[in-house]
Amino acid sequence: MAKVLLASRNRKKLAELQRVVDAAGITGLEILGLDAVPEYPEEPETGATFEENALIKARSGVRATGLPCLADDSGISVDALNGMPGVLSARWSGRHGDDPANNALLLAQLSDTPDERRGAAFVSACALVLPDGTETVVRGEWRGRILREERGPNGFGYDPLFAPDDDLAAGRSSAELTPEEKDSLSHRGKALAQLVPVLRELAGS
Ligand SMILES: O=P(O)(O)OP(=O)(O)OP(=O)(O)OC[C@H]1O[C@@H](n2cnc3c(O)ncnc32)[C@H](O)[C@@H]1O
Ligand SMILES: [Mg+2]
Repeated sequence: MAKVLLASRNRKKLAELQRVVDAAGITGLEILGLDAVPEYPEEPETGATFEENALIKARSGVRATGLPCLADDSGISVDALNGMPGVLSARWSGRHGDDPANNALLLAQLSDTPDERRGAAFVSACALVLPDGTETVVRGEWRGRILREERGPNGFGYDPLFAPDDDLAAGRSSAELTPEEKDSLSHRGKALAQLVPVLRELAGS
C-alpha cells in the first residue's frame, strides 16, 4: 500500500487528514504520523509565512524518510491585531502548544475590541513534497470572528474562540461543530481538498 507521511506532532491534524482522505473515497493510501517512522531532527518553524513553514516541515520529512510527505502550517490571523498571531499562533503565549494560555492571552488582548472589529481568519498552508522533488503548496482560509469566551468541546487550539461566518455554523463556535461540519468549512478542509487529486494519484485509486 502506498504511504504518505504527515510531518506533524499534532494528532488532531492527523485525524482531519484521515477524514478528508476517507471522505474522498481514497483507498490504498496509508497515512503515517511521525510516531510511525524513525525519529529525525525536526527543523524549527522559522518561516515568515505559513507556506514557507509547511515546506520546511514537508521537505525535512522527505529528506529523513524518503517517503512522500505532507505538512500543514496553520494559525489564526486577527484583523484587530494586524494579522497576528499568524505564524506565531502555536506559541503566542510563549509556550509552544499551550492552547489554554494562548486562548486566554488572545481574549485579554481583545477585551476592549468591539464586536464589529473582531474579525479573523484561520489559515492553513499544506505542502506535499514527493521524493522526486515535486512540490505542491496549497492554501485555505476560513473567515469568522473572535468570541468573548470559550465555547464548545470539539476541535483544538483556537476553535472554542472562533465563530465562523458561514450560515451552516449559525451562531456556534468551531468547537461546537461536528468534525464533518468543520471539515466542510475549515481552512484545512479547503486546503486539503485541493490536494485530493494528487493524493488519489499517489494511492493509485
Ligand atoms: O507544527 P505541527 O507539528 O504540525 O503542529 P502544531 O500544532 O505546532 O501546528 P502549527 O505549527 O501549524 O501551529 C498551528 C496553531 O494554530 C492553531 N490552529 C491551526 N489550525 C487550527 C484549527 O483547525 N483549529 C484551532 N486552532 C488551530 C493552533 O493553535 C495550532 O497550535
Ligand atoms: Mg508547529
